Amino acid sequence: MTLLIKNGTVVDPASKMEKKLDVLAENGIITKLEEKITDSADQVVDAEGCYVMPGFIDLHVHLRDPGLEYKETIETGTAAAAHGGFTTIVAMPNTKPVADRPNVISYVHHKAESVSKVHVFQAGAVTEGQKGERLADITGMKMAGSPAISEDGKSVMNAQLYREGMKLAAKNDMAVLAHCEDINLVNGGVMNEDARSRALGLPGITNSVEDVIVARDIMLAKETGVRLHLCHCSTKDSVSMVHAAKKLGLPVTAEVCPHHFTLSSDDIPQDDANYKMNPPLRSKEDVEALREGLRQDVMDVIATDHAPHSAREKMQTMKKAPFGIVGLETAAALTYTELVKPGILTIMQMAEKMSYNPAKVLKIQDRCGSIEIGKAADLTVLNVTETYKIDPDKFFSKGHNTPFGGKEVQGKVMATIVSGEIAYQEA
Ligand SMILES: NC(=O)N[C@@H](CC(=O)O)C(=O)O
Ligand SMILES: [Zn+2]
Ligand SMILES: [Zn+2]
Repeated sequence: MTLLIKNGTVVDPASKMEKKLDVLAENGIITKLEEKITDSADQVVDAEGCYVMPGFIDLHVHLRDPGLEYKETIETGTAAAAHGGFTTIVAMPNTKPVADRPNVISYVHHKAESVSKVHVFQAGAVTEGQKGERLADITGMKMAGSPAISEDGKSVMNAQLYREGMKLAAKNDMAVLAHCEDINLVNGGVMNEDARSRALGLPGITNSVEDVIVARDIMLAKETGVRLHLCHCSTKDSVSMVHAAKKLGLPVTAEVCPHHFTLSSDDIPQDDANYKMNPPLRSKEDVEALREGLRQDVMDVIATDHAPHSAREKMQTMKKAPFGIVGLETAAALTYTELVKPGILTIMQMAEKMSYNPAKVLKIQDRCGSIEIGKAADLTVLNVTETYKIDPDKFFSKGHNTPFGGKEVQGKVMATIVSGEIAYQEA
C-alpha cells in the first residue's frame, strides 16, 4: 500500500523545516520526502496550496464509552477526531464504569482497533471509581497499554493519596494528566466569577479554584519526580506557575484549550449552556495571558477537552446543564484563525503544540509527531486559505454542544492520514 501527497508545504517540527515537498508513504511509513516524487502510488492526495502537518495528537478527549454512549461512542468520537485532523487521541477515564482497571483499558483499546481509524490511548483513573478513596490498579493499567493516569472531571483532593499515585506513575513512566479544581472552592459556581456572572445572576467560579491545585500539583511533581501535564489551563496565574516550574527544571507541561484562548466570559451572550465548561471561560486578562503563554512556549500543548453531551442535557439552564463542549472538529480552525493568522503563533508552533509536544508527553515521538523518513505516515493536510462558517450539523460527533456554530474561520482539514491510509478526506 503506497500513498503520495503531492504539492503541499511540509511543516516538520523535529527538524524545524517548512518546505514545499512531496511525501511518499509505503506500508504506513514515510519513505520519501522530495521536491517532485514521480513514483506511482496506490493513492494520491493533492495538497496544492495546503500545509502538510504531522497528524494532530489530542491529549484530552472524552469518548464516553463505556456507559455513556448516548453522548458519544468510540466510533463517532474517533470519526470526529479524523474529521478534525487528529491521528492520535487520549480518552479520559470518566466513563461508566470508570476506566480504573486493566480490563476497561483493554476494552477501549480493542474496540478502537475494530471501529476507529485513528490511534486511541485510554488514560487510567488515579483512584478506584474516581472516588478519591483508594488508588486504582495503576501498574496493571500501564501493562494494559495506558500511557497516563488522570482523574479528569475532578481533582484528587486527598494530596497524600495523589502523592502515592504520582509515585506509582513515576515508577511506571506514566504521565499524570491533571485536572486542577479545588472542589470545595467551586462552591456551586457555573461560570467565571466576575461582572458578567453578576449581570447574568449566576454563581461564579474564581481563579483560585484552579490556581491552588496547580500550585499543589506542581509541588507534588517536584517531590515525586513524576511527569506532570496540566490539563485545560485557564488562568493567568496558571501560566505564571508553569513558567516558574519550568525555570526550576521540573518535568511540567501544560495544555490550553481553543475555547479558553478564543472566548472570554464577556462573550457569554445569555444563560446558554453551550458556554458552560470546566474550567469556565475566564476574563480578557486571562485570555491574553494564555495567548502570550502559548506564544512564548510556556504552554506546550493545544488540546480540545472534547466533552460531548446530548442536546437534551445542554438545553437546560447554565445552572442545571453539565459542564463541557465539543472540540475535535473546531480545534484546528480556531488555532489557525485565532493564533496563527494574527501572528501570535507560527505554523511551526501550531505543529509543535498540536502534534510534536503531545507526542513527547506520551513518549511516542519516535513513532509520530514529526514528518521524517522512517516515521509513521500520520499526517494532516490543512487548507488555510478558504474561509468558511463552522456548522455543527456537519460534525461527526454525536455532540453538537459548541458556542462556535456560525463562526467564520480559516483552517479546514482536507485529509487526515493514519498509518499511510486515508482516515478522512474532504469531499
Ligand atoms: N471539561 C468539562 O467541562 N467537562 C468534562 C470533564 C472535564 O474535563 O473536567 C466532561 O467530562 O464533560
Ligand atoms: Zn477536566
Ligand atoms: Zn476533560
